[in-house]
Amino acid sequence: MSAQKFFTLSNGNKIPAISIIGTGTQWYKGGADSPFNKNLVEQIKFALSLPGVTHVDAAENYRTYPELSQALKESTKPRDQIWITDKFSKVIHKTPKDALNDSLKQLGIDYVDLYLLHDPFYSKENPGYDVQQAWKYVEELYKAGLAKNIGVSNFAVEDLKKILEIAEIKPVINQIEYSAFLQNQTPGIYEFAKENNILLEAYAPLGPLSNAAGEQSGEFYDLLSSLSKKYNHDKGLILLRWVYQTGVLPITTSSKQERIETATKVWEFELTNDEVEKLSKLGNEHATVRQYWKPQYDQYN
Ligand SMILES: NC(=O)C1=CN([C@@H]2O[C@H](COP(=O)(O)OP(=O)(O)OC[C@H]3O[C@@H](n4cnc5c(N)ncnc54)[C@H](OP(=O)(O)O)[C@@H]3O)[C@@H](O)[C@H]2O)C=CC1
Repeated sequence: MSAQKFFTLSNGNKIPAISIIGTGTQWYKGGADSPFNKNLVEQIKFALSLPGVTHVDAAENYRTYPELSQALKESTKPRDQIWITDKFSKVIHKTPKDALNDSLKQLGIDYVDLYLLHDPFYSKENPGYDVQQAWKYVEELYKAGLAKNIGVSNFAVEDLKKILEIAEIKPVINQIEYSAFLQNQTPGIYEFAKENNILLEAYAPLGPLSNAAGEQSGEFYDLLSSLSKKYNHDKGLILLRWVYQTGVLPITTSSKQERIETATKVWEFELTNDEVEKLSKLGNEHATVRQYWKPQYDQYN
């Protein structure tokens, strides 16, 4: 295996440069009484059994803490070899403090590596305070050592500006939907994040291979197939590598062990700059594929 790679965050901390196991999307459970999912436990355990620091993406509203907690208990991987991201959703708890304390208890850990505001939609009506106050709450969790790094998710440029105006501790990450077919979840977010040294994380990086992409033909797919042949890796891995080489941290997941393992091979090859640029250009020319937060952001398609 080629050496695992890390991104350096604006605070100097290092984050494993791919998350191979997201615990939302296909694992998402509608409610607290949804049945326990043994397959998810096995998938997380498998991810934890692979060499290197395993980067797990979790969130309060996925309702998958029971499975993550079980996998963490059964794994022999030391805590410092696991990166755990968690997110505050305001759906279950009223404040980040209540939410994170409950997450830590449920997961049987005493800190998370990264804590994110899951979205920027805060108002006096719901949950009773604005996004700047939400950030102040998250800063307190950082100061208390319960979250080693803090950031946001699904934030647009205007939302980030509000936070930067009042931040004592800057957000190190913005986790957004990002793929070759959606290079700006909201206008200008890619450039703004780069300019402000906020690392972008990409969820749904395999958008071009999902059903939402429709018929998978044309110049982009021809190039993807030829790169898959050239590097002898599957198309999904080429897309994850493209995300990484555009300076963004991919978050993927799979119900299949071989795909979880394949994702760790993203360090075994390197696309040329020309190939990255061509994928970006042809991807941009393709119709937008947006899979999440559609009511809020479809207006930007
Ligand atoms: N902050 C936020 O608002 C959000 C965060 N997330 C986070 O990101 C994580 C990953 O998101 P997700 O959209 O699932 O990520 P991906 O884009 O990586 O999609 C994963 C899906 O793609 C399928 N897949 C994998 N490889 C291939 C391939 N080569 N060809 C075709 N299909 C393939 C998998 O199916 P199979 O199981 O068959 O392998 C799986 O269903 C979530 O679990 C969650 O943790 C996600 C959405 C929103």
